[in-house]
Amino acid sequence: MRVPVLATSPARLLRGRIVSFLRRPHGADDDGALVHHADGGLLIENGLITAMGPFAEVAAAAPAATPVTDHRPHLLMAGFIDPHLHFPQAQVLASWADQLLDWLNDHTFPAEQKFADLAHGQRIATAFYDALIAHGTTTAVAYCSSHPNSVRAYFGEAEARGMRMLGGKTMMDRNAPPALCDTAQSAYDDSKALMAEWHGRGRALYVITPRFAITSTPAQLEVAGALLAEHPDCHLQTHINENHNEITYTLDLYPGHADYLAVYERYGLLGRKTLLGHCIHMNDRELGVMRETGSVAVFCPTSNLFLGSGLFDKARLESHGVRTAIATDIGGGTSYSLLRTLDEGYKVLQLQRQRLHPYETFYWATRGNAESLSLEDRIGTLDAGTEADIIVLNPAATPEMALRVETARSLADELFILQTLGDDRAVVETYVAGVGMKGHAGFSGHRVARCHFR
Ligand SMILES: O=c1[nH]c(=O)c2nc[nH]c2[nH]1
Ligand SMILES: [Zn+2]
Repeated sequence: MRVPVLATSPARLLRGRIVSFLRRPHGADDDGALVHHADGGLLIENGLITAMGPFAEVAAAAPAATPVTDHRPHLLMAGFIDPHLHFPQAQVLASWADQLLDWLNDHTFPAEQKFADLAHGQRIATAFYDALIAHGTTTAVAYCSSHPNSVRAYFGEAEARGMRMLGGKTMMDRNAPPALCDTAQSAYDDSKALMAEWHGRGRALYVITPRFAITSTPAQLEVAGALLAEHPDCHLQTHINENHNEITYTLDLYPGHADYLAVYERYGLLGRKTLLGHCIHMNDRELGVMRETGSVAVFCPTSNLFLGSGLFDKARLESHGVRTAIATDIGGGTSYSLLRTLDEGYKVLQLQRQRLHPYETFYWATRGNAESLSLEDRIGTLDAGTEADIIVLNPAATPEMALRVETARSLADELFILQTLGDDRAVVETYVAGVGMKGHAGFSGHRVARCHFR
């Protein structure tokens, strides 16, 4: 269903149980880390949250006759943030393969070649954004394919829906089919042109995207570093230390480097806006450099299990002072759902005797991921002044969940039930810039008001 672009976004009030994080929780039941209003209200004006608090107080201060949507007894939370996934892998999901390098060659590279065609990209983009919204993800950071058309399809559909999305053209000039390969020069030129077209347009943010060292020549990594130096306001994303064969191959291609991270270090790719997917097999030197540069390690649990890559050691990384995020990594990952991702992440950490409290996991998927993108002043919380990307979660969404919720004794219990048993069925509504996207029958292609974003 396509609905017309609206000229303005009228004020509205949402009512429900509010949960929003103020900071990272430390251990179990750190109630001071979050705001919880049992009967809470959010005032939304022009796509922004302008007040958050007890419903009676927020309603009393709202403009007269502001319409109210009552979501009680459900939870209102910031939309989930997915800081690592692949837009052109929507049809790679669930492909039977051996580990990373075979999976790339057998399934991923063939699928990505189709994105030279803008119409194909647009068709997949419609389904891709429908899936994000269905699962309560309001911001994501994606690799597009190496074709500029894939970036246009990706940001074009996000713009039509008013979503804050990050992404970029994958740079890759070797060890891939010719139809996917660019050159160092064309990757530079195309990335520059796409940045000029999209970065800061509405809610779009461009991400410099060298796929990984195996598919980039030294000349291309140099170009990626130059792009970052020229555009420090842009993020950069790549992969590292996911799979043992990948690491061996990388060090063969880049002889004389101490380790994998030294390659990215040499070309100036590290920093607080750098997102490094996987970070499973890291040595202590690499962790020290990650900390010094403020680069972010992105944990992708369903992908790491699906591709048999290994176990992300969150405690070790964080004891070295490394910033971490959690993501789906569609299509090596197996679910668009951050709830499913938190559950699998919890299990990966359990295997290493690391156990996260549900406050910590829900913080991670919201404010924590926003902090890893340095965007916590805009997304990831329900604070007044932030963008009105909000999800409505029902901890009793299925008969099994409802039965279990009968015995829940705390908010933490309910969150843990959501994480362990929940999926898109638990996401009652997804608001993007204050507009409910899921409540519309056939919400594909839903178009929203423009609003006042920084
Ligand atoms: O999980 C992954 N997915 C990819 O597409 C990819 N490319 C390089 N390394 C990768 N890892
Ligand atoms: Zn990836």
